Amino acid sequence: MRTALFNGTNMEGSHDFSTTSKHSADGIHMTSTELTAYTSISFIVVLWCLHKWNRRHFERVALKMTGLSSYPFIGSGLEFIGTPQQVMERIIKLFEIYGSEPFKMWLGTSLGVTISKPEDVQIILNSSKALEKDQFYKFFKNTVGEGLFSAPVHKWRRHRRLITPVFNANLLDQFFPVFNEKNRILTRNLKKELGKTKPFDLWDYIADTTLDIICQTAMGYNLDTQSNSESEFAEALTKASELDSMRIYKPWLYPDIIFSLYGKLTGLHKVYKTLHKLPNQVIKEMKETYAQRKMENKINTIDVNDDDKKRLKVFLDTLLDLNEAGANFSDEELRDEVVTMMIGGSETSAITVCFCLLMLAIHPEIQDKVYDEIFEVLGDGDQTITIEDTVKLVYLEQCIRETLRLYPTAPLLLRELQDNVKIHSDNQTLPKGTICIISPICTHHIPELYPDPWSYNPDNFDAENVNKRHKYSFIAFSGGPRGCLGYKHAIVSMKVLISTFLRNYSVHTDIKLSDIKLKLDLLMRSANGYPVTIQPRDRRPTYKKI
Ligand code: HEM
Repeated sequence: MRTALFNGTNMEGSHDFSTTSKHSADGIHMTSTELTAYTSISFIVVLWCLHKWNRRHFERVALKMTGLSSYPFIGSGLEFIGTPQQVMERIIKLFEIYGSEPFKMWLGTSLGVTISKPEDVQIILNSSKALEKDQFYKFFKNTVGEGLFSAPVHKWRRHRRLITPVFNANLLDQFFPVFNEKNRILTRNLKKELGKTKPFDLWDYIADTTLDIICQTAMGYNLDTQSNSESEFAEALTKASELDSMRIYKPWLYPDIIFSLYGKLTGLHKVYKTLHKLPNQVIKEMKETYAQRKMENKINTIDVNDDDKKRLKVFLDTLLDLNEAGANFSDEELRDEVVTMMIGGSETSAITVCFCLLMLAIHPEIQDKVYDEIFEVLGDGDQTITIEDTVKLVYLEQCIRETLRLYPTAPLLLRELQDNVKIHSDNQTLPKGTICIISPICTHHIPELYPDPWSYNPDNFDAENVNKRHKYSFIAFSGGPRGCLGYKHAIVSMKVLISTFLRNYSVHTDIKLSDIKLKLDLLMRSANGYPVTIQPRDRRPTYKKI
């Protein structure tokens, strides 16, 4: 617009017209630059007001709550800058400062509220309005796709309903030959650590064992990383977890498009391709075998005596059965569910087993008690362990649960509210869109629930103490409809592993409980490994030792 109301301004032709022209309305005169600036400011103010108006429900709740300070766009993000160890220390510190009452933090522009008291945890984990997981879970999508763990609610509902019955007692029972076989290999491999005074890291042995177990029980594939550490799949699994967790600490990689570009530029995107190669191949082969068996009319025979097919009915077989019954899983969905089982089941169990053995090494008197129970149930022979035996290992289970209390592998669970939800604390109503930050590590360290919460005391889980506490005082496996599907599988397989280990070796360490430092990547683990030495057992109860 080239208006010529110039009110005393020098009108040299050399001037850039857009910055010098003057506009007049009702006697107010301004340059185009001024007009653009005022329009932009007004636009920003209107947007800000709209933003504030839309978020008034959040602001109202936030005003009443203590919590972290925040900055535009990044929210309380500055609080969580640091190494994985520093971030974990910060999280624990925050819960020490604010306690178990809900407190606020801003996750970008979203309101996050911590939920730690068992009464509140129960409400959130069981609310049909709190089933959606937060955006953060999209970091796992390159690895596990839309398997149960990260699936959006509409997909999760259908898959969870179909898959839940798969995890029944029969399935677990027929996995025992796998558990026993892989633990036999573990026992054999550990022999090379005997007689050494220099500690080794338990992780180097346990992680391969749990991965082989889960690979065989989920896909029927014998990965055998216990004997062959060069497995392309195992390597890709580790790298994919590292890549996914790296994203947490690099906010510029949050947008999928940037992460995908970064992956392509650095060649790292190939990791996911390599990771999916084996499951894709196994699914293809199993589908062909399945079709063949169907033609021969052998479907639904879980007959391990069937001479030509002496194989277990594994998780993937059951998914194929479901497909036959009309579930209609695509190949990609089958792969996502299988990889979810492997990721969800292997590292979580490995971390817990390592921590548990380390706790028993730090507390020899508790280790003796566990061993005596194992001796009582299994005697001094070499017979394999049955599902009935594991039921009798009550004190060992207390030790595992106490380990998971002290060191829950998933220290934070995030749920985005799909509608307003009223919680117990202060009778507050959390508005739709709030991110509930449920913290097993905080709940598990509330002194009113667990006296002396940072010490290791398996008696916390004897029947009497368990009955005294709220059911949601222990949430290492989460809870409610989206709780861990594999927790029975996990407890039983960990019992077999630890009891086989302790039948053969006693475990020792020089480190103290206070030496353990934690770090957070996708899971919470020890920052300085699990250093122990081992000695052979002489296979008699410790109380009979002279
Ligand atoms: C010590 C071992 C384990 C621990 C501590 C553990 C813990 C958890 C937790 C806390 C969740 C909820 C995560 C969230 O809401 O963000 C979860 C979900 C899940 N876990 Fe586990 N888990 C373990 C072992 C296993 C095993 C062995 C399997 C399978 C064989 C498994 C399969 C799953 C699946 C499928 C989900 C997603 C459930 C859903 O959203 O419907 N987990 N687990």
